Amino acid sequence: MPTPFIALDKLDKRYSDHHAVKSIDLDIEAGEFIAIMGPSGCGKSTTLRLIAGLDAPTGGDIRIGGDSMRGVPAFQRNTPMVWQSLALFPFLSVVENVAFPLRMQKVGAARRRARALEWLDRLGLAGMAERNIAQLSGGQRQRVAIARALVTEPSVLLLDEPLSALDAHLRVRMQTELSRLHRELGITFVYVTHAQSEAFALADRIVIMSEGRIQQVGRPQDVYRAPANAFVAEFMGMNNLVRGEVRGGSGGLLEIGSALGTFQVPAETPLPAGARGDFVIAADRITLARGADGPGISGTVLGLEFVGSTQTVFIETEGGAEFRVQKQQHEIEALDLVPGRRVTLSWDPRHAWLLPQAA
Ligand SMILES: Nc1ncnc2c1ncn2[C@@H]1O[C@H](COP(=O)(O)OP(=O)(O)OP(=O)(O)O)[C@@H](O)[C@H]1O
Repeated sequence: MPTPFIALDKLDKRYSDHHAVKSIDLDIEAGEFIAIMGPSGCGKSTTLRLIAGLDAPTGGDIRIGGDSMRGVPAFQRNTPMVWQSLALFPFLSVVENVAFPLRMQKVGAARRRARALEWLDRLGLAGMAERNIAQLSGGQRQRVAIARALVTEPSVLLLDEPLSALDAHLRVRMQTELSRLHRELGITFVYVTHAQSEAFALADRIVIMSEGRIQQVGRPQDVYRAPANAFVAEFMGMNNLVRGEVRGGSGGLLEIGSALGTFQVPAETPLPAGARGDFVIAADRITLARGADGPGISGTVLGLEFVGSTQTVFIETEGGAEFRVQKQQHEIEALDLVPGRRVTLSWDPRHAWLLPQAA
């Protein structure tokens, strides 16, 4: 990787009663779109606030463009942030809101108005400049907040759950808008989100955090298909985790014994018999057959849940394990998958992913 544009180096943050960020390292390239994900309280927003300079680290450093940010106040970093709550000023007009950061930089009135109008135009808000914030829709306010963040022409934009207050339709439109802006501006976006769909749609790489530590960094499809550990596998939601032990193996495949039976999984390196052999199989890689007497694991359909154009089928195996399987509507109908139906699960061993051994 070339010299990172943003480098988090053993970055650490302790509050009086909580260790929120635990010595994390992360390199972000110039122009990258990075999404930080993880359960509530894992330290995502704290990490973003540390980059912005809104909070001071208790250890480690942040470098932006090669320069240490130690002691550099937020207003000198030019790392604006967009929040879910937007934090727009209700007593200022739309154009005054957008021009506000330039006022802080002592840019002259005519010039800051001209630049604010330019950004409003760029975000599809031409003609709304003199309105009050209260006269705008949720999506329009979101655009004002983004225009205000970009008016100083930063090389980094920080976004903390910016779309979570919007309805589903608007969220998707704003995703497209953010994606377009990122492409056009070529600047670095660091985006905190709960929503896997947003991270997958937008990010070049995603960072998964848990309890103040980074668990995995990678392209969305790689984190999904090849989780680094059980936490990531379970966090990604559409994986099934099977805990097992290596029994033996040959030809790049390992034999794994588990409470559900014996399975083969591909292995990059051979592991000795007796080693941990936990593996995942993604929900969309599982084949279902009607009846419980075919080759594979037999189970019973517990229920179904819609996820867009597909459905997730929840299955309990005879051994008491729960599996989730993703199927298209027509497959659900062909198999008549209703609660209580007996089914057999199977998959191609090449699609199983052996979790790397903890060091
Ligand atoms: N000012 C503070 N003082 C004390 N503890 C704090 C402070 N700010 C955050 N924390 C704690 O640090 C931890 C991480 O908080 P953070 O806001 O980074 O989480 P998050 O991953 O962004 O969560 P969420 O998704 O809920 O916003 C939490 O346990 C939180 O309670």
